[in-house]
Amino acid sequence: MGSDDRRLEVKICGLKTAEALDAALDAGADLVGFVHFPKSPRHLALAEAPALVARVGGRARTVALLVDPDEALLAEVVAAFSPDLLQLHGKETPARVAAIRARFGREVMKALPVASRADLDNLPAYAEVADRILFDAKPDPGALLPGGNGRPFDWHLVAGLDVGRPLMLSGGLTADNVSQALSEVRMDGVDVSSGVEDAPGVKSPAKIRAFVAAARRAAAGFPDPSARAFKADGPEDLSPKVRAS
Ligand SMILES: O=C(O)c1ccccc1N[C@@H]1O[C@H](COP(=O)(O)O)[C@@H](O)[C@H]1O
Repeated sequence: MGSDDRRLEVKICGLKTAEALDAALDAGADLVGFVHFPKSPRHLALAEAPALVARVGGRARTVALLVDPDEALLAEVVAAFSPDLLQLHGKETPARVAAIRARFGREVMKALPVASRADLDNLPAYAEVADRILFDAKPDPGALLPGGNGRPFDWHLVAGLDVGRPLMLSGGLTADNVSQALSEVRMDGVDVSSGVEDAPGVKSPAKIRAFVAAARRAAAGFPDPSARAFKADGPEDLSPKVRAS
């Protein structure tokens, strides 16, 4: 990252083609996400990952999205394309998040499903062990996917939170609603997948460009989009900053 470490971070997730990835990079996405979860229409096979991720060439930070991964899968993913961040989008406990972070030496972003205030009860515990937190809509019981469902949630549930970690918003964001979302909740970043697609798993370069532009415009309207300035240059020692309040 450059010197502007206070700006809103934009993540485009679920990239699996060169065309879509290039669109995200050219649009100026800060983070590009690759889903390795076979049930997802955005699943990227590890055999294809190295060539695709090589296109990033340092223009953005790379994120591997995994759901309750075991050690073997984590090792395979890290060996395949050395992601900068691991996004854990399953039911990983705080202890599991801490163990993964310690073992693999990558920044960890823990996704928390939100439908009610009670879903935030564990936020302080996760903030103690994760480098950043991502809020997503809680899926219906029995849903095929734990995320990537293109569903928003009540953003006010996550308004005004400060747990000493960067916070990102996701869940049903689009170029049309990201400005509204950021006017209601000040976040360090936004993350989108379905909202920049023409069909599940089929990214639209035009929608990617529109989303990044809309997020940037919205952030420009709020010169200090977050009171939580943060740097995104790699894992840091979390212990001195831990505040569980
Ligand atoms: O995108 C997926 O297929 C996916 C699968 C399993 C877990 C998470 C997934 N996506 C992530 O979910 C959020 C919200 O996505 P959307 O914009 O509502 O589609 C985002 O972080 C995706 O990366």
